[in-house]
Amino acid sequence: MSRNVPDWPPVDVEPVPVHPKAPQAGTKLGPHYSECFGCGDEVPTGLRLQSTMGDEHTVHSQFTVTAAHQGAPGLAHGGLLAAAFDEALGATVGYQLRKPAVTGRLETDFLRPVPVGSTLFIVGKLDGMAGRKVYVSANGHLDAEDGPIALRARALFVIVAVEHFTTHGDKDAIAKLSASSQKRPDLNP
Ligand SMILES: CCCCCCCCCCCCCCCC(=O)SCCNC(=O)CCNC(=O)[C@H](O)C(C)(C)COP(=O)(O)OP(=O)(O)OC[C@H]1O[C@@H](n2cnc3c(N)ncnc32)[C@H](O)[C@@H]1OP(=O)(O)O
Repeated sequence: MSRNVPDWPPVDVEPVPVHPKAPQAGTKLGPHYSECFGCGDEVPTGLRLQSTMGDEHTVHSQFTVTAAHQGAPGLAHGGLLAAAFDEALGATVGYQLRKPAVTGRLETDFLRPVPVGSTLFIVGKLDGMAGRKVYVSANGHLDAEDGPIALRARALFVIVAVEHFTTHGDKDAIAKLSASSQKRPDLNP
């Protein structure tokens, strides 16, 4: 069966200006927030995505599916897989632009079932930018960097001001995060 995938990016874009202080290829990127469901190390049932800077506008992330992530018995829940891609794509945008951005739109193609115990190797890449809109996409390979593609995702992230988080989020937690991230140059604009 053929799958019709719409044009991507859907608008004319400029190349994304990667920040001169973006982490070098090979740099391991720790959690951006310890309580983040996607990458935090203080969320017992979280996804605990681990990301590393790649070459040529890419970020490589890994996500191991556990029993806490099931939909059908022994298989990953599709919504959780989409969450893993949201995180991987957000890291691809955030660490390379070093600007706060949020997901405006996320679309996912599920190509193969993903069993509990398997690891997805997700490669996110920047596809272009139009004003505040950043287009980014990723493939998720099953169990190896060159394994079969189990999922594909495309997303629009929108660059926002810090006030997006202070207005709508938990101000105290944000102040704490901001103080602790002073020790993490990769988390500062
Ligand atoms: C600082 C250093 C960092 C260091 C490194 C950190 C690493 C960090 C890793 C993070 C990893 C986390 C990854 C998880 C990321 C989340 O999950 S974020 C949480 C989920 N997302 C949200 O909660 C966003 C909720 N939505 C909103 O707040 C607002 O709708 C938005 C997205 C900010 C846009 O609102 P706005 O700012 O008022 O802008 P608006 O004019 O509506 O839209 C801007 C443009 O985008 C377009 N647009 C917006 N939404 C859409 C859409 N759905 N479809 C198509 N076009 C759209 C608009 O049409 C408009 O286009 P133009 O008119 O400019 O051509």
